[in-house]
Amino acid sequence: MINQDKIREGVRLILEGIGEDVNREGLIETPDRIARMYTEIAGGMEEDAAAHLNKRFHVDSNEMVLEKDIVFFSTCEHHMLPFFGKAHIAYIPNGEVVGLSKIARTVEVFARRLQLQEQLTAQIADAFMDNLHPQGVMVMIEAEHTCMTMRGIKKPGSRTVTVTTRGVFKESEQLQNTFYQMLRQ
Ligand SMILES: Nc1nc2c(ncn2[C@@H]2O[C@H](COP(=O)(O)OP(=O)(O)OP(=O)(O)O)[C@@H](O)[C@H]2O)c(=O)[nH]1
Ligand SMILES: [Zn+2]
Repeated sequence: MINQDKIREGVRLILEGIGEDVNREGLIETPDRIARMYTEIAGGMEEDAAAHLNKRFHVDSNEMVLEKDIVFFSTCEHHMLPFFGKAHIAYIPNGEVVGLSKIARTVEVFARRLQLQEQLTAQIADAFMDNLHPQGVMVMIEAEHTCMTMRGIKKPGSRTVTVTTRGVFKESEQLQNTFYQMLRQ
């Protein structure tokens, strides 16, 4: 459970730490706003991807399904700054598919947590394998990390690309190439 009292207390301490007046008009509601914001951006911790992937539809042909350009916002666990971009998810069914919106909902479950991009990529792939049991899944995420662009090394425009494969995608270069070709279309 997200503890809003602790978040409010923590935000007040940060404001004091940077020398702010926590009682000035513009800041008086900020601890409360941030507590509410975290129930949204860390809300995935209280969700289970299974809830979205457990409603399935029978299909006769097991052709590849690709949902691409799923925009997401997540938060990096090292600096608690946003990273954001697009996720692309392909799977080869094993007699069953999920509703298309559930693919994006699965991304949200894992993006709305403190994350590493590599871990986000792997968790999405594992959720598909564990719940939908497809023949294979491939996930690619392209993202900009604001901890790299607005602070530290300050390299605006640099993007991090992560890819993971499970099942038949792991062994088949041909399937991986099909995924990359479909992304370009
Ligand atoms: N692998 C990985 N690294 C990340 C991710 N998000 C942020 N990072 C990196 O986490 C690292 C943390 O490095 P540290 O040296 O502990 O922290 P820091 O002193 O703030 O590092 P700098 O960003 O280089 O200033 C940095 O290199 C970030 O670029 C991510 O999703 N995956
Ligand atoms: Zn970071």
